This record gives sequence, structure tokens and C-alpha cells, in this order.
Amino acid sequence: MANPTIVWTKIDEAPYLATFSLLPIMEAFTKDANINWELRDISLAGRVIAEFSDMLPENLRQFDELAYLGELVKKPEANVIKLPNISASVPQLVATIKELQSQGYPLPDFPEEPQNAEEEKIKLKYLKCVGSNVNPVLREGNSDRRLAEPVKNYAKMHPHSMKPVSPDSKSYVAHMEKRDFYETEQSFTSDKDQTVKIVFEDNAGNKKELKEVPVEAGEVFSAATLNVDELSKFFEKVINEAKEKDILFSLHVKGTMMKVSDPTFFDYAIRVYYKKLFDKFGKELEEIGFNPRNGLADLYSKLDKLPEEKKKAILDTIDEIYKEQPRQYMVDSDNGITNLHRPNDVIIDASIPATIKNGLKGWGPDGEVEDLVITVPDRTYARMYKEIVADIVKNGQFDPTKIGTVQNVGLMAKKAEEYGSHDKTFFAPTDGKFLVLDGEGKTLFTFEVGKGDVFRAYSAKDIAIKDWIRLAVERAKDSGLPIVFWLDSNRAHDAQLIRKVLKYMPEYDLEGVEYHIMAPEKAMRFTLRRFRNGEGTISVTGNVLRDYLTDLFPIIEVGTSARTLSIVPLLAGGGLYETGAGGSAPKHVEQFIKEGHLRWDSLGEFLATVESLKLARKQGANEKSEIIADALNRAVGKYLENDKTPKRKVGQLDNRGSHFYLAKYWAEELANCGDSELEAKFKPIAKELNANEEKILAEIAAAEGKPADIEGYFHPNEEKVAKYMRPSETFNKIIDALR
Ligand SMILES: NC(=O)C1=CN([C@@H]2O[C@H](COP(=O)(O)OP(=O)(O)OC[C@H]3O[C@@H](n4cnc5c(N)ncnc54)[C@H](OP(=O)(O)O)[C@@H]3O)[C@@H](O)[C@H]2O)C=CC1
Ligand SMILES: O=C(O)CCC(=O)C(=O)O
Ligand SMILES: [Mg+2]
Repeated sequence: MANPTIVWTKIDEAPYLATFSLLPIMEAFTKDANINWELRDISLAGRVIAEFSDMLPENLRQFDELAYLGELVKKPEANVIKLPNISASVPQLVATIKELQSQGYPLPDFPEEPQNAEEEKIKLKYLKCVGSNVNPVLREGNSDRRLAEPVKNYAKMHPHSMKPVSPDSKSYVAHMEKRDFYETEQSFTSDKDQTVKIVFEDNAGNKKELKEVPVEAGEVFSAATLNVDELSKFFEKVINEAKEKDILFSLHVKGTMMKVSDPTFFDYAIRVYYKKLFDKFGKELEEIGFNPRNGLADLYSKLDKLPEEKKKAILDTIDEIYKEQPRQYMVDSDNGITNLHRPNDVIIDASIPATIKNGLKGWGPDGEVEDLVITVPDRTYARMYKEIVADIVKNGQFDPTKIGTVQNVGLMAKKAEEYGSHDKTFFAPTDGKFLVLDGEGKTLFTFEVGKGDVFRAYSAKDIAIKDWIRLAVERAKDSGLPIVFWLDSNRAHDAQLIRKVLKYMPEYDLEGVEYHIMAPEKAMRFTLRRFRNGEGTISVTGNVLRDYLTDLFPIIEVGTSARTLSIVPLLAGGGLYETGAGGSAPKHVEQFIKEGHLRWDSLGEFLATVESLKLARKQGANEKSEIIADALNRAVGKYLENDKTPKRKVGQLDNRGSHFYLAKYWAEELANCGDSELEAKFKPIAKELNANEEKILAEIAAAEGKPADIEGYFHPNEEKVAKYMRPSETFNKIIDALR
């Protein structure tokens, strides 16, 4: 058997920087396990370059590594460590293109409003790089996310700060009451392989076919619409309420991952909040091509196209609006960056837990924390947030030393559910109806819509659902914890899934398995009761709740979802190990560039590597791979026990120092691992690392407290990054001698 290969992904921002320090350590310590390591570029810049390689000179071209990995994950030999990458908004894409152009890449500008067929083609190519377009390609399996025991114990010993919540807190979750996706959803389970058609029919009876979608036997196919008039009325109501209650207005959506439908929430929030601006300057805003889907920043970037006095009148009107409207939740109050500035700044899975951590408060324009209305327009997922927020107001802040744990098994394989809807999302060009027709042309669903309404269709394949139920039962058996299917019988899609759960569960030996099916609010109540009691529960959910709950609970439990173990057992038998459940920490990069301190904690990467090495053993690595994995696991335990996680400030231990400690503990464990060859090799290494501890830390510390000029944000100079990320000659020498 050929030596197994572990793929480590090259991505963006903080975890990308950390890779330069960490990957050499991983290679060095696993040298004797007969494993190959490969670095594959799926970064935003890398994907842009690959997409446009046909236009680039030979020396700048790049191979499409995402496409390569997309094939690999369908094979049993797949063993991939996937670090979190940017799911880009359009403004982030535009910034990436600018940066690459400045580095000599002759890329075309992003044609926002294409003027001809050529520009149309370029735009479509660029749009392939926007949003969440890596995860759905790689996630050929369902999701198992949980906190490892040592991580949970660490949080009990070193609880992170959870700001107290006053019982008088005015913070609450607001959602629509009608004509949202929740209310309009329709769903069916196909009894055969067939091709479903999505059609738009205007009020004069003219029909246009929008898409043909192949649907398999057993697949649950659903669709829903969102009425934008109702959405506008809803925003008006919430904004007025925020003003009356004198609290901050905040909007939480997933404009990055749900790149087609969720920017619509953003769009209308801006149109309503800044209504006066549109009333007064509608014509000018249109002329300069302001697109509120890309946030208010889009307006600022285009204002220069207007004569000076118009520009000033617009800016003055924005100032007036801030005086008249409720204060906004701020992303960066020092620089006047609001919640509605850019669609990628406030991402619901991380942003709501952050406000919870902050005592149900957000930052206001004057830099003070205040109560806020947490606006999540669609009821499908808003109500579980409403439940937890109300619970916190009633019962007080969670205490990380006492709470239990909430793990998740998520239906994710084969682009399951709303996260697979991008190419099936459409906007009504006029009043009329969206129709979904079956293979014989019979109407399955009809949706009456108004102009601008959003239609989105999505599905879950039988093979994915079956595997999800299997994984849930396996996790229940392994952990002894109850499993709760968060499924709402009043929601059309979930009603179909409930039938599947009832059908497939009896196929398993359920001895000792406690399982429930509950709608999200009820599931949240049930789970929180246990959680506050110190007990563990497994949430078994669809794809969106998977995303939301696996940031929500880890952030409450251990301060950051970066410490989550995130495993994707691939349907074809391989493994995808995602590191953490959170993002790529842009704030950390800003700090690194400014003052040379990287506070990214690579714990997620450490844990993923343990799992990946265990899989490599099954894929043909020698027995040492398992010993090395176990030693790494114990080293991670020591890392946590001795609290060597990176700290927030310059002068404290950072990412690089934390990697030194991981290496030291790993070497110590290997020096006593029971394998005489490994022991003989690592005894002197452990000795050397210990003897040089002070020297190495001093060499790392010397690199801090000054700017790190890495010559780029999305596509930095890698030689420079490597230099900054490996500042200790002494440490490098020890590691490189092992590689
Ligand atoms: N799987 C994936 O590929 C995912 C990708 N993303 C993408 O990542 C980007 C940013 O996402 P966003 O949701 O804003 O989240 P962030 O990456 O900004 O994380 C939020 C906060 O969590 C803390 N944190 C996260 N990771 C770590 C870590 N390893 N060590 C220490 N603290 C950590 C930091 O808080 P503190 O202030 O306490 O340091 C950080 O500011 C977006 O482009 C998004 O699309 C997001 C989620 C998943
Ligand atoms: O793919 C993305 O954009 C984000 C993924 C994410 O947040 C998650 O899987 O938890
Ligand atoms: Mg997430």
C-alpha cells in the first residue's frame, strides 16, 4: 500500500499565518509514520488566481486545487485537514483583486455592472469565488462537532469571561411574523429519480423556465419564498421599537455563506434604516450604482463619482439619519463602522454568541456597551435564538465552570438544505408566481409572489439523511448522551425529515439510546435545562442549525469555537477534519500586522491532526503513526493543563510560543512512549527543547511589539510570513533537523 497522504489546506488570515509555524512541526514529528504531507491552496486569492489562470502569464498561473480536493474527498484515501477559510463577500473579493493587481497579476477588474458578453463572463467567473464555495465542495459527509474532554476541563479550570446579564436587560430577538421562508415553505419526498423544473409565471401568464434540478428517489426537495414588502414593514417596526426602547439596532444574517438570499435582508435593512437618503437622492444613488446588498461601504466607495456638493449633501443626510434613527450596533466604533457597513462583518453564527458572551450587549457608536435588539428576520432559525436569549434574561448568564455540554450531529453531506440553495435562488422580476413542476410537468408547488420577492429551493438526499441518522445513533452509543432531533413538524421540510427519522431509526440497535424529536424552541428549552444542570446533550440538526449551534454552545462553553473538534466522516470512507467551528479571525491579522503578536490558538489544528493521524493508520501508515497520535493527544492535554494557549497582548505568549510548548510536550511524550526507536530519537529532542526554552521564547518575544510587514492581506509575501512566523533560529534548527 502506498504511504497515506494527509492534505493540509492553505487558507486565509490568522490560521494561514499560523500554518507557517505549525506545519513544519507536524512534518517533523510525524516523519517516522510513513505519511506524506501535502499543502493545497484553497485560499481566496489562490482560488481567484486559479480561476483566471488562462489569462495569466505562465509563471503566475495556479492549478485549481479546490477542484482536485473536491474529487479527492469522494475517494476512500481522502485524509484532509481543513482550516477555516474566507467565505468572501463581494467587497472582500474586490479587495483581493486589487491586491493581486498591485502585485503584478494582470487580472481584470470586477465588472459589477457588465457592459458586454465578455464582462458578463468575467463577472460569472469571479462570482464563483464569492461566498461559501469551499465547504460545500469538500463536505462530502455529515458533521460531528463536539468539545474534547480536556478542552472542557480546561474551561472549567480557566473560565473565560462571561459578562453578567441584568434581569432588567432590554435585549431581545426580533423576527418576522408572516410571509417569511418559514411560513411559505413547501416540501415533498420524491418517489423516483426525476427532473424537477423551477418556473416563473407573470400575471399575464408568460412562463419562463429558470432551472432544471435532478432529484433522486428518496430525496426531500423543498422551496420557500420571502416577501420583501413584509420584510420592509418588519424592519420599520423593529427600528422604531429600538428607538422607543432606546437600545441598539442590530441585524444578524449569514451574508457570506448564504451569499444569494441573505444579502437581501441586508439590502432592505439599509433601505429602511436610511430611507431618507433613498427618498432624497434615489436618482443619484442609482446613477453611481450604489448596491445596498454590499453594504453602506459600497456607497462610500462610489461617492467620488458625484460632484462635491452632492457628495456633501449625502454625507450630511447620513449624519442626520444617525440623529433620527436608533443607534446601530457597531463593528468598529472608533472608525464609525456600523453593523450595516459590510455584509461580512456581522455573521450570525459568531455574532450572536459574541453578544451573549458580552452580557447580551453590543458596542454602540460612542464605544459604550448597550442593550440591543437582535434582529433575525426569518422565523425558521430565529426562534431558537429568541428562546436562549429569553432564558439568559430570566435565569442569568451561564457559568462556564458549571454548565454541561451540547454536541452536534449535522446533516451536511451533498450540499444539504439551504446551504445548497445558491443556484436555485431567484428574485421575482414582476408580480406573479413561482412554480415547481415534477418530471411529468405536474405542478408540485405554487408560490404567489410580488416583485423582488426571493424564491429559494433546496434539498437533502436520502443517502445523506440515512448517514446522518446513523452517525447520530453512533454518537449516542459512544457518548451515552441523549440525542435530540431539532425538527419542527410545522415546517414542511422538517415534516418530511421526521418521517425519515421514524422510518430509519428502527433499523438500528437502539438499546441504551435515548432519543427525542422536538421543534427548535422546545429542543432549546430541553437542552438548556440539562445544560444549566451540568448535563450533556447531542443536538441532531439540519445544516443551518448545525452551523449556528456549533458556534453558539462552544463559545458559551469554552470561549471560542476554535477549540471544537470538527469531524466529517466522508461518505466514501475517508475523513475531513475541520479545525474548529469558527472563522479565520480577521481581527487577529490586524493585530499581527500592527504589533507582531498573533493570538490565534491552533488547538483546533492540534486536535484535527490527532484524528487525521489515526485515520492515516487505517489508511496504511505504520504503527508508529498511532503512537505519535496518542503522544500528540497527551501533549495537547499538557498544553491545556499548563495553560500555554496564546494570550491577547504583546509580550504575552502568542501563537508561535504556544507552538513551541506543543512541540516540547509532544517530544516529552514521545521520549516515553514505549517505542524504543521513537524514544531514542525524541529523548534528546525533549532535552534540547527544555534546555533552550528561555532562549527560544526570548527569540520569539524579540519579534513582537513592532509591525509585521507581510506585504499583503489576502496574498502576502510568503517568504516574509515564514520569517515572521519562525523567528527563533534555535527552535527552527531543532525542528528542521527532524524534517
Ligand atoms: N469553516 C470555515 O471555513 C469558516 C469560515 N468562516 C469565515 O471566517 C471569516 C471570519 O469569521 P467570523 O465569523 O467573523 O469569526 P472570527 O474568525 O472573527 O472569530 C470570532 C472571534 O472568535 C475568536 N476566535 C476565533 N478563532 C480563534 C482562535 N483560533 N483562537 C482564539 N480566538 C479565536 C476571536 O475572538 P477574540 O476577540 O476573543 O480573540 C475572534 O475575533 C469570514 O470570512 C467567514 O466567512 C467562518 C466560519 C467558519
Ligand atoms: O462556509 C462558511 O461560509 C462558513 C461555515 C461555517 O460557519 C461552519 O461550518 O460553521
Ligand atoms: Mg459556523
